[in-house]
Amino acid sequence: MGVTDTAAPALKLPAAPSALARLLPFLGLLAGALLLPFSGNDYWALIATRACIYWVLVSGLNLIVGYAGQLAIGYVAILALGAYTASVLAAGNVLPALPSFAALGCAGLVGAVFGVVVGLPALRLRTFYFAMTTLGFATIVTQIALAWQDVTGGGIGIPGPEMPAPLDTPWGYYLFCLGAAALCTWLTANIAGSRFGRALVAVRDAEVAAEACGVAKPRLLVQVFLLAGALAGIAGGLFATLQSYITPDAFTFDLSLLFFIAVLIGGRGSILGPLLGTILLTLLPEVAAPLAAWSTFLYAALLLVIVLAIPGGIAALLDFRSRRALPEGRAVQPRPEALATLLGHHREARGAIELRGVVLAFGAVRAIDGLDLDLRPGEVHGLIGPNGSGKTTTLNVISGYYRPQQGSLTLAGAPLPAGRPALRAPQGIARTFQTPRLVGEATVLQNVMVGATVEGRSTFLEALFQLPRQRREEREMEARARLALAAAGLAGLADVRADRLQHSELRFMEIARALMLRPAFLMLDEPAAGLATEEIKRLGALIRAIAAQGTGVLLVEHHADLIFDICDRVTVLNLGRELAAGTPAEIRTHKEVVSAYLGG
Ligand SMILES: Nc1ncnc2c1ncn2[C@@H]1O[C@H](COP(=O)(O)OP(=O)(O)OP(=O)(O)O)[C@@H](O)[C@H]1O
Repeated sequence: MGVTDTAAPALKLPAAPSALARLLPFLGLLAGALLLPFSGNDYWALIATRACIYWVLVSGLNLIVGYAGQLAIGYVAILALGAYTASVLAAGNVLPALPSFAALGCAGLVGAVFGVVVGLPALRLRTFYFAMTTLGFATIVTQIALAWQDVTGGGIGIPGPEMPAPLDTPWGYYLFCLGAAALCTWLTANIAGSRFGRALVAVRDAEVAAEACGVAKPRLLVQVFLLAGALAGIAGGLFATLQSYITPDAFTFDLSLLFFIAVLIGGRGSILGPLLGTILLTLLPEVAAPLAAWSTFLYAALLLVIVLAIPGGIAALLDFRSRRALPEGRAVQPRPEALATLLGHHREARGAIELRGVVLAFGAVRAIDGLDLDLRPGEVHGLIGPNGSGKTTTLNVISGYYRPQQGSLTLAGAPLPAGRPALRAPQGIARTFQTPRLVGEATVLQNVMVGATVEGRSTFLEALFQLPRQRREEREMEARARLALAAAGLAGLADVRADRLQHSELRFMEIARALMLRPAFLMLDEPAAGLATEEIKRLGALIRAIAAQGTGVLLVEHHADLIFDICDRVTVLNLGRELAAGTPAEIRTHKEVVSAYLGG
């Protein structure tokens, strides 16, 4: 692609690790796991099978805790539900007995349903309260198992499903569970590496930015809860077979803690880290057998050490690339010529965005007080005014965060829904933020790819199984993100973690993310804040080039020079009202503007 050639990275940074390099640790672990049966020690078969089963659960929980940042600490409840479902159905004491595999499948289904039931409060409740509801659910499940004696055997328990030959030997069953664990690793890594995984971490670390990119949080979380619940239910069925006999006291709070801490010590947003964490925590009580009674204490101590010494967990410890120094004194060099390819097929602006008589008050403060504003395709419209004059509030009204109390907001004559920010991206309206909103632990490329979330057509299931449409979309999105980064002058930093960028680079990264939408309208909230003079000039040229492609730009800024240099029209606000509107030349000489805002 011609543009990519001209946009060759100015920086010589190490390339992203190849797919094989990323796979190697997993292949190493798998090879080690396949060699275990040669030890001939059945005791190790038991421990290793347990680690595999725990990972089947933790792999799904990892998407909820490590990726989506939801504190689900009571996941032992779904393990118990899966274990009882599989055991009861295989025993045939309620319905005719099912074969063990069918019972396992049913455990997965029940797990999926209850995964959503347990997860739903996360859509409304904040972290701590959600954690408490999952814990409450865990208590309810064990109490029901105790009380419902006819079905569950109460305190006496019930036999777990028996596996047919050759899975009825310790090593046979181990290899089966290892296969399940490997499959779960692949499936959850597929989700983590897809637009769904990127959206999850965006919801976790930059929820407002995720909304602005059109991420529909409820739908996304429900899909992940379904998957994690299904995996936990299946883990429960496998666990029941391993235990041979299950009673409610097999599902302790310690076990729930183990799952949760495995993700935390593994590190957020990683698959390998939590996998190692699960192996470590399964082995810990075995190698320190005399301390078995202290297991909760050991987990807590380990967690403390990790949180204090390596907050990023095992994943951060293994992230050698991010410890290499980045070149000093690097400059952002936008390449507007890349925009023709990037925005060439952009969402056609069907007309202007129009605000008429918009009023929005916070209590007694009228942040916007009867504002009229027109944003036209292909124009740069500057919005200036003293601090607190209502600029950001206006931008937030247009981007759907606030619902005006009076007035109308339309795009090409059709009303734009208020209070629904996730619906702006599908309309081709993108934005940046006064304080850059980003996922620090993700790479710059991944952050930028979040911007095209609404364009993804492949479904969660297609992502789960890496079907061809999903793979093709990923390739296209990555190519487009690299082009957006080239346009914004960050091509060389694509594979660097975003939290390693300088402030000015983050501002350009946000613009690249917004460009991924190929927006009809782009709203920039103080993009020049914190930039050096030279960078402001390059930013100005970039904004003009974006408008030249037909995108309408709303520029909220304090840098009057930038506004007067690049805007087609300028609106000046004061106390939420329009003080003046016109061309830069008219505004520059407007008496009231000069005395109230520009000075001199
Ligand atoms: N969420 C809110 N709750 C209460 N008051 C708010 C809220 N957001 C803004 N305001 C008030 O509304 C007024 C306009 O604020 P706004 O942030 O839109 O101004 P601004 O022109 O963007 O200022 P600045 O240049 O400092 O960013 C201010 O008085 C502010 O204190």
